[in-house]
Amino acid sequence: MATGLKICGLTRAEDLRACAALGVDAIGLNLWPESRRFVEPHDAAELLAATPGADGLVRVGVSVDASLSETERAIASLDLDLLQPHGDAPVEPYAELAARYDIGWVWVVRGTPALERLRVPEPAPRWVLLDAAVPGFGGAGQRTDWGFAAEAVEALAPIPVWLAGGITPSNAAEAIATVRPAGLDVASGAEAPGASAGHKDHEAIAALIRACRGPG
Ligand SMILES: O=C(O)c1ccccc1NCC(=O)[C@H](O)[C@H](O)COP(=O)(O)O
Repeated sequence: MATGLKICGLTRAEDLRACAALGVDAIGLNLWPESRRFVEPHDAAELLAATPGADGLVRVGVSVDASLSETERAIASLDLDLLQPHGDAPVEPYAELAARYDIGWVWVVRGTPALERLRVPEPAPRWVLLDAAVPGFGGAGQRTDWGFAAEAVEALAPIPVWLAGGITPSNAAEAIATVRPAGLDVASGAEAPGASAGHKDHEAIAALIRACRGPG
């Protein structure tokens, strides 16, 4: 079965166009001002509106402990499909806000908490994202524990579980074979080494798509 692909932290129209043309499933817009991939909601709205093909991509708003009013504005101005609250704040208020706007949300699990104690919040997320526990919350290109991730996929079924953290074109196929996630979520591994401001490498995105779609 094909594995989904989300490319996270887009900031440029050419990268959005490449994602649409290459068949990426979802894109993340980083709304946290401290991220090097931050995009002002106003600029992101212009970017999306001016990019042919961007309509077909699932739009995920990534935030870190944003206020609910900011989040509400972002949902409306960016026509978001999913919220991805990625910080330390309790997720329930964002989940309820998403439900009120009739959109979904992504539950981020950072690191390797005890699986038997994980309780999926209500309203239920569209998917669970397993990410590395890193300073700066995410986007550091650091792997999480794939053994834990494989167990989480089983334990959380039937909720889809996506894998993030240090996925690159070189390890994506191995990550899929080992963890069997519903999707991969990639920020650093879709960028040229040393790229600033979230600029993406289109060859890397094409290679990630090949890994996600498999040999068939
Ligand atoms: O990407 C960021 O800069 C970021 C900052 C703060 C919170 C979340 C962030 N990214 C969220 C993502 O979904 C990334 O794709 C995920 O953390 C994996 O990143 P990477 O290891 O760089 O592929």
